[in-house]
Amino acid sequence: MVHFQDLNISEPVKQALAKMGFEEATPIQAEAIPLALEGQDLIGQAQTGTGKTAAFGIPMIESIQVHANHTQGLVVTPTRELAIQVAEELNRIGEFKKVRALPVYGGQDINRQIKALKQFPHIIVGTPGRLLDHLRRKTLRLNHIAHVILDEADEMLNMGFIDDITAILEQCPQEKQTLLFSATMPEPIKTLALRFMRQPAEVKIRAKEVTVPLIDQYYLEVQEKQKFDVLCRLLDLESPELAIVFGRTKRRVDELSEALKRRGYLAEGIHGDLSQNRRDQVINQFRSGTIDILVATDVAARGLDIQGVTHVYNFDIPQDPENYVHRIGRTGRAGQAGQAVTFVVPREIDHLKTIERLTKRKLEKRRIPTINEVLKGRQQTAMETLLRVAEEGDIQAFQRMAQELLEEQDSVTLVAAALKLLTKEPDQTPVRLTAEEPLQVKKKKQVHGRKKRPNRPRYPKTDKMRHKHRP
Ligand SMILES: Nc1ncnc2c1ncn2[C@@H]1O[C@H](COP(=O)(O)OP(=O)(O)OP(=O)(O)O)[C@@H](O)[C@H]1O
Ligand SMILES: [Mg+2]
Repeated sequence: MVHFQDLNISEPVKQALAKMGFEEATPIQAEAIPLALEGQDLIGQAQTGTGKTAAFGIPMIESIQVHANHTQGLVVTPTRELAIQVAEELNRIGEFKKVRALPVYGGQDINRQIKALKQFPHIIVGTPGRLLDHLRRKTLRLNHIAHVILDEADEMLNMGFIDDITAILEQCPQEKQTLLFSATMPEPIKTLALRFMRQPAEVKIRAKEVTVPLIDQYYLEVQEKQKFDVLCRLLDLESPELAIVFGRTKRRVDELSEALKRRGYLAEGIHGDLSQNRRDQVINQFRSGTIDILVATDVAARGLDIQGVTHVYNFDIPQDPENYVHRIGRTGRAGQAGQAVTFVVPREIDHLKTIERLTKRKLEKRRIPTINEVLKGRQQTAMETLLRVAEEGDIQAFQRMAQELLEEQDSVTLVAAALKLLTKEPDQTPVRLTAEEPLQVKKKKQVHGRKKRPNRPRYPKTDKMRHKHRP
């Protein structure tokens, strides 16, 4: 075990880590931090939820010269929510050193961003589209960047982002440190990365499996038409604290979240077509537990760190096997246990095999729970709820009423009635979901197989730029 005290870290940063409750370094942190502090380029691969953010964040913050009046560090992330989250973690780590990190992403008022950029934050955490936008407007200069990090590096170097990343890197000085981090790193992407890195060290935590052992993974074979009712049964049976349900398309996410709401669940959807305000609102509701089911496209698959996510449901099996690893990695973080359930329609069984080959792990098959089992589950939940409320207290106001009731009826009858009321009846409200076609298995694995770019406003590139930035 490596304690942060044993690493060559300055007092203010140690103090911040203590405040964050970090004592021991995770394996990726123990290996990556000393190398990164030496200025080494790195490719870091470690399982989801094992602290990669601090693994690059600590050395980056250590190397910042606080009094220099220019931006020295750049972190690029694939989604806006991740940019916000990473900037927050960097600000926590840098609190006592007084390092400031600014998130810069699409959908946020650009004038406000321009104003914030003029204050020269030490670190900028941004999504590629908005970073390029600022570069074109000349409201951002990268000529003093000494450290670049690509978080979710394999995603950033995939087809949808590679041109943007190349364009951004070209604006940075030649002399700089480049760090790549992800839970997955397909070989061809690594080869591509070597072109713009200086003899990077590879830090790969040799876990037996790509996925986290604390995540209990299983699959159910279902017909497309059954999926929704099966999902409701599982939710009722397991009463997740927080759950993420992944759907394949934006329409799917809209329909699913609507359908769940109709059946009385506290669910909201998130995908790239929603306004940034809406996206922020939904994520905040989910983080605070105002809603307990987040329905999402792959926009929420990578990097998001939300405490209390106990269940991940792949309502539709993911297209990219890598994204399976990332999706289920939203649970089982920082030593917590989690459960991941994948729905597979019969024609997608081969797709499941592809995922199993990547994760080097066979998924356990479960059968669809019966109505009876669900009912038992609901009764169990009702009992637990009643007990919890009784133990947590704050029920003085009801005690007099309870006394009155006990004069009318015996206690067992009354508790039974309370349980009956608390036991959620099966909700059969009809819902309508448009059927999704089963996924076609690709014969050859396409590494650059990303078809769709993340949804964001595009600025037409001139031909000149396009050629200039081709690697
Ligand atoms: N040394 C540590 N001690 C305790 N908690 C930690 C430590 N390092 C990180 N954490 C916590 O663990 C959680 C997961 O960290 P983080 O988000 O960096 O994981 P990750 O490896 O980037 O995962 P992903 O691949 O999903 O992006 C966070 O809540 C973080 O605060
Ligand atoms: Mg991460």
